[in-house]
Amino acid sequence: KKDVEYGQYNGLPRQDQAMQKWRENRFGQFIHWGLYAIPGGIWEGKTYPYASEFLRGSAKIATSTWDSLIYQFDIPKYNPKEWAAIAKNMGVKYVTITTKHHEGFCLWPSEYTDFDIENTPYKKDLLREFVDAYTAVGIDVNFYYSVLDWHHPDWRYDIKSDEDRAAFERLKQFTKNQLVELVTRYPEVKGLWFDGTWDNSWKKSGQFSYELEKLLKNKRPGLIVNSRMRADEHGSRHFDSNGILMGDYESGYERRLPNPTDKEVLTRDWECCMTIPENQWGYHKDWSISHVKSPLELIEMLVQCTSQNGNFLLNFGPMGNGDIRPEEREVAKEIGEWMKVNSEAIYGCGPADLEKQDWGYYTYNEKNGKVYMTVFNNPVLGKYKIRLPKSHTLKKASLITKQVESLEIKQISPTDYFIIPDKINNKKPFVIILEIVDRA
Ligand SMILES: C[C@@H]1N[C@@H](C#Cc2ccccc2)[C@H](O)[C@@H]1O
Repeated sequence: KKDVEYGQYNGLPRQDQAMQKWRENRFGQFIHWGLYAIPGGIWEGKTYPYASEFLRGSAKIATSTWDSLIYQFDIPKYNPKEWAAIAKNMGVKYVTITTKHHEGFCLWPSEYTDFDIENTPYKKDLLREFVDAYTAVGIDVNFYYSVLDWHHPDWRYDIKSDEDRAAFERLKQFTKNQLVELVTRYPEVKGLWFDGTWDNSWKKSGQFSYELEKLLKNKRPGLIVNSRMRADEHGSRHFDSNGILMGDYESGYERRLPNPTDKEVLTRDWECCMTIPENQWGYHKDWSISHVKSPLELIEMLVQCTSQNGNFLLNFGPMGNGDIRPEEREVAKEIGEWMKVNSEAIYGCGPADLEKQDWGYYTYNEKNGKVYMTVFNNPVLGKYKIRLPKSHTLKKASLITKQVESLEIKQISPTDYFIIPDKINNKKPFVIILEIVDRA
């Protein structure tokens, strides 16, 4: 074991009300919005296929040129109440918005920089309007904040000289000031989603990130922080040098999910953040350059995350004028239609202690004792197999849409059962509720 003074300090998994709500929420909306939404992946007529929020680097644009995009950020179509209505209809219970991405542009009027919304044609505090609109419809608000700041003159990728050290000390003070500002100006905020913490300069700031997490949680009791914020004093990220998770949940699943039968992730809280295209967080004008995930693909990811004790954070990249693109509106509508019928299998649910079958995923709600099976794959066999421990028996199976009717069950061994699907419309993912009882 290594000596770790600046690693994990609060017992996990957290069982306080704020964390239980975070866990029960299960489904969230990520929003990436900044100056990068204006060019939308295209610069001087050339389309750059890499993530649009990295266009500044992809197109080798001078910082001064990039930063002058601030004068075009007038967002005539920005309508946070409509954004919140779209999110509510999709069925998300929380939202995480980029208050400042790597470019350093702040969506709120910060007293610590002029590179913020106050110096755009829009001028107003769009973050306050956003927080009010989402809070009004009962969606919890979290803030994404990038420590990496390409605009700030004191950012350093590594600390190799006294000058680096002095500069990065100023950057850390700036970071602390902005974060205290955010949790103070917007006390409704439930959590902070840190990013841009992969460089050596931050890996060498373990004590600072430890003390910053403590400071912010003192300012905002109940605040939830992702593991990506942290490094310990040995430079170990997400997990300290003894393998203990830091922050309050693991946030390493970016555009990927664990193996569906991975049992290790069940031991902790975690969240997967996901793009609709293959790799675009900010708005990109041309979505034809990569695969765009269908609502069904995204619904399956949401169900898989829930089945393995994880949250699913689906990303939207609003346009430079503040509108939501038609493709994202369509995704939100179709996922919302599915959630209206089946969200009982998601909200407040987690893993069921049952052997995964090929037809899909089990989720379990410990408050009502119900097991939900969400079917994505119809077996050629034509029947859905369930395997229970010998100590239990399958008492009833019913469609979530017709819970009074029992489906036909056939026990084929001490542990195995078939559910016969003659009353099942299996053209779309559907949910069967299982009542399983202890034989004792
Ligand atoms: C949540 C996601 N993390 C950010 C990133 C990244 C990245 C991607 C490749 C190499 C290094 C860093 C993306 O811009 C988005 O904000």
